[in-house]
Amino acid sequence: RLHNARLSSRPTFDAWRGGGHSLRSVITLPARDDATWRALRRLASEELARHVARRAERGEPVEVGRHVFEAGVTGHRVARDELPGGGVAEHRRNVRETTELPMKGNVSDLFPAPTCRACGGGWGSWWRSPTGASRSFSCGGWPDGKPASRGGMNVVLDREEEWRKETNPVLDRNTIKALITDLIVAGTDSSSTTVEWAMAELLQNPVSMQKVKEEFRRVLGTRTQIEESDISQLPYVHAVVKETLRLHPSIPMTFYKADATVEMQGYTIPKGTAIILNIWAIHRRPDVWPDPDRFLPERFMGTDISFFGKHPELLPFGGGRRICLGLPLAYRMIHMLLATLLFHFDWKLPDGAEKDGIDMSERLGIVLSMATPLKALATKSSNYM
Ligand code: HEM
Repeated sequence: RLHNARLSSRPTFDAWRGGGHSLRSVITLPARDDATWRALRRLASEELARHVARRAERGEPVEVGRHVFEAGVTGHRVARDELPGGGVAEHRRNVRETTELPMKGNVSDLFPAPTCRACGGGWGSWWRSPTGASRSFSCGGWPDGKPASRGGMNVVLDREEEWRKETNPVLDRNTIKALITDLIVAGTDSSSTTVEWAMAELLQNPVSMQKVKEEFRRVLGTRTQIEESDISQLPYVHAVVKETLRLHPSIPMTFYKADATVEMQGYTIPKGTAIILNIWAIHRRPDVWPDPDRFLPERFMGTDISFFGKHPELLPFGGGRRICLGLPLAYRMIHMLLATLLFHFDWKLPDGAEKDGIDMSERLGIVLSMATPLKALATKSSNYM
């Protein structure tokens, strides 16, 4: 914590330098003394707060599952066909590509080369760079003018002037486009992957699944709707989410760079050093977590361990000044999505998977997803609406 300010820049992967994205990205801009980074964080979190407040005033729940980007991005619904670059499947493929490529590395990550003045990319960015993703998110996918049809992205363009006045002149159109790209890339796969891992763990741990259902019966009885306000009454569901994020942190590593030379615990960290925080390994430390590889939500029951950056043994959202920008949204979204799936439906594995077990192997990228996507059979539960 003491050195957080000086260790909170980011190294930049060459794969993300194409189109100059990293020069405007809230994920890669240095945190220290950077007006654009500060303005982007403020803009995104204020939009998010405004969205939730609007819903709270109207007494409406935040429908986080159906429109992941609604909050924090535009404040409006973004329908499937309004996604830049096409439909949901292509969008997901692009997000995967963008988050997997940096982990594969470029020659130029090891042997840095000059940045291209025209596009902002390095020489390695055409060696391995997100093609579909950069086309649909960063470079050409969003119009410079306003297209005739009303879409979610138009809302962004509409509010550009207002945002610029409210925040800071550093936020030009390309920077706002970069922010939206970042929120989509950082926020979609990380959240849906967490729900997928939680379902996989519950399906192979029937006792835990049973406890979730018992909690629903006890707290919600025979109701047919689950509201966001119910979530705080479901401590076992909270414990399931914590245990899922402990075992399967959807962002398993985060990267920082030292802005200055720092002395820490007898070590010297020279200025410019790239630092990897291995969240996955911290979450499986046997001296901190008894039986660390076991899915055991009970370990969180009756404790105040949370993932808001105060407990260094549980850091799925990182910590310090670079703590996940989407934490409030992700928090609501994951609990609500998971609870909705489990409340309205009973789940079981298809025959083959029942016999052989679920393939729990991981696919490495910036987002740690399931190597074999989970398939499960749903039947309507007695609480089905
Ligand atoms: C389960 C869901 C999520 C997890 C586990 C997660 C995790 C993380 C982690 C570990 C970091 C790095 C923090 C650090 O370096 O200390 C991060 C950063 C970030 N996250 Fe998330 N995140 C999630 C959802 C979201 C959502 C929904 C959004 C946006 C709507 C989002 C936007 C961001 C952004 C923009 C950053 C970069 C912040 C910066 O560098 O200043 N995340 N997230």
